Amino acid sequence: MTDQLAPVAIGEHLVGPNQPVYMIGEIGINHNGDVDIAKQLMDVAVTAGAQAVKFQKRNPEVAVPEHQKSKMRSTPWGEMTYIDYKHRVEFGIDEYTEIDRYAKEVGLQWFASPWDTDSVDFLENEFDALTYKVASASLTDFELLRAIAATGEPVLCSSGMSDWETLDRAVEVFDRDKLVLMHATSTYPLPPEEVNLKAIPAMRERYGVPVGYSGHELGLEISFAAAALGAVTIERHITLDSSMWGSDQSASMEPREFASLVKGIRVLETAFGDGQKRVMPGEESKIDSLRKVTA
Ligand SMILES: C=C(OP(=O)(O)O)C(=O)O
Repeated sequence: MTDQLAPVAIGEHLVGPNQPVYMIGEIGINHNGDVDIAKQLMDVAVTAGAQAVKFQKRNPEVAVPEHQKSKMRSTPWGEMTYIDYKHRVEFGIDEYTEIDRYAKEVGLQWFASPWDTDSVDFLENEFDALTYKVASASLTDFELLRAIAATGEPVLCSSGMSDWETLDRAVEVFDRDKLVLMHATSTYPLPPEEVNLKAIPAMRERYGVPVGYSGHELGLEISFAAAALGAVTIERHITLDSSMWGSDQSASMEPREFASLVKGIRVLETAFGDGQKRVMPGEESKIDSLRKVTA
């Protein structure tokens, strides 16, 4: 069943069984509103050998709850209201135009998780988005899910903070031929006892679509195990320096660690093989030297 699932095309990349794992560097809001930092993070993804980077797009006026807007916050740019801070770190048309240009220059895909329908319109109308990510937090926002589905683009849908019933209802909205689900647990940082990697094959069986993994743990081994369980895409947060200011920085991977992850995943892709039991070329001479009785 796993190997028979059709891959989903995201631009020139096929995401599915027997394809290279689609590695996503989640920049999210780790650019702190600075397009130069975003471009340095794109370089990190290219150097590591990832296929894509991801951002988060919001209209702060809609995305920030009314009662939070006037709360004061200390930021590297001084004391400001929460809504002013959200505007300060949000990229608009100029920054995304530069990101789009730079992505083409360095040969990297980019996309975003829109957190409101205005952001879907922005990404679709201004950039003809390659694909959309559904953040776990948005899984029950049916107006948003329907707007994303209506674009007709492929969808990477995350699944943290949800049970089967919640996920069943969200999956119904999308065309399964263009859907990749992503197992996720929305605990930051994610402790091993809450990872539940066996959900990857379980989701694949239940919905008959390729399943990937959006990880918030520290370290490499859980993402390696996700690939071994058939994750077709792996997304991890990246940062230039995990001590930088910002809510996601400390649970993000620094450049060398992300490069080690992608390198290790590429080794695993080769090592998975095809499952046919046969004598490998390197073993042939060993039959002669080690086996006393031959069949
Ligand atoms: C928060 C996001 O994703 P996830 O739920 O996979 O962590 C996101 O894509 O914006």
